[in-house]
Amino acid sequence: MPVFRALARAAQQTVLTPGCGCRPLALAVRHISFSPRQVTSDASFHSVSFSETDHPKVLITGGLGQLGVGLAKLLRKRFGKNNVILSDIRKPPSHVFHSGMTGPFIYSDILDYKNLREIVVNNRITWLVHYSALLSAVGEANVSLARAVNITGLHNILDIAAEHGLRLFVPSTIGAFGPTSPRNPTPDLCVQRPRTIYGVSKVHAELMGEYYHHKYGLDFRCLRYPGIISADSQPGGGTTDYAVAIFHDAVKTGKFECNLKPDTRLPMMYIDDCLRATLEVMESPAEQLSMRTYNINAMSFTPEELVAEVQKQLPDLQVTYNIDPVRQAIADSWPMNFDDENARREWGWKHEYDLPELVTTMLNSIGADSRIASAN
Ligand SMILES: NC(=O)C1=CN([C@@H]2O[C@H](COP(=O)(O)OP(=O)(O)OC[C@H]3O[C@@H](n4cnc5c(N)ncnc54)[C@H](O)[C@@H]3O)[C@@H](O)[C@H]2O)C=CC1
Ligand SMILES: CC(=O)[C@H](N)C(=O)O
Repeated sequence: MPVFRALARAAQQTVLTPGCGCRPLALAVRHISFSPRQVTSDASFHSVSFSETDHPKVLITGGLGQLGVGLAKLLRKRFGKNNVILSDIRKPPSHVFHSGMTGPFIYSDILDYKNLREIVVNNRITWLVHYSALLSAVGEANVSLARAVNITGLHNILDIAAEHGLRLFVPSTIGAFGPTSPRNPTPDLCVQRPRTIYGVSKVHAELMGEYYHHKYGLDFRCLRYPGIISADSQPGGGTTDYAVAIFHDAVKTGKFECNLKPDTRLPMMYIDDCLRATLEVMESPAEQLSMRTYNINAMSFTPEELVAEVQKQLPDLQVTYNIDPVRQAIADSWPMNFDDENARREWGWKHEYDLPELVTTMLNSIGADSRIASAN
């Protein structure tokens, strides 16, 4: 076990002996000063520097959610299929598991530090893309699990990345802002007082990543994603999920019940833009990045604007509104428009999909899938 974690654990056990449970002493452990840098030099023979390999060796955590499989596909095209390992705690569908077709999949629970370290060491990982999380709506329904996965899990990831000299990507979100943030547009630097456990955990991730960068030299990179829209992967329980569901329901049933009010404006992005932005920021030379956390944006629309665009192609689509108060309250506290001029200026971010291209692409893709399904 790396020196500083071992010391921390030992110190924690000493002050938290059963029956004692004294909070103030437990807090004192956090003031012992350890530096991941001290163990990085010791552990660095486990890790591989870029000069040793042509390509990074990438581990994606939480890879079976809405975004991970698509990212693995993109990175495998770029770096080779065996250089990108997808991981999760869920059982992978067969097309993901059969590595002959795609690439390696392994079990990894980010709450298990030892398991993470073993994977990083045994596979000589150099880049870590940390996708595991509980999203906004699911997080509000299970705060203690969200706190464990999104905050405790992140601590494991930060320590692993610092100790093994990894380049670390952690996505943040429009949900890292709150009702006191400027909402139209929301700049990179402003008040961040989110009211969800998801948002609080993401602000924590931004700050901890930047702190590890400044204190220990961790190569931490973070993008605040808008709501992401994809055809062949389902969202994991967020506030922006309606903007995915509408396409499936429109194609399959011709009816859609929306859980946000018709005039709720939120920033959104098509998945291909999101994954390309992630690769681009990971490949950007460090000297191009004046910050470690950037907003990225593509479009911004309301449910009624999205419905109108879909109805241009499916005029018979019937839409009703049945507002979910939890999701509506969250959406009302989030940015309406995202200001991403720093990303555009510094590392050349440029989105490709606006609302009309998004709608055409989604309907074509879901329509083609359901035509194939009904033919089989
Ligand atoms: N999809 C979106 O619209 C947006 C996503 N993001 C961020 O991007 C990342 C990926 O998002 P999605 O793929 O949409 O999330 P998702 O909810 O679809 O997938 C998250 C994955 O994390 C896994 N997971 C949960 N607990 C775990 C644990 N203990 N160990 C390992 N894995 C665990 C789940 O099994 C799941 O497959 C998340 O960090 C999310 O906050 C940010 C903004 C927008
Ligand atoms: C925008 C996000 O982070 C996510 N899609 C959610 O709605 O929780």
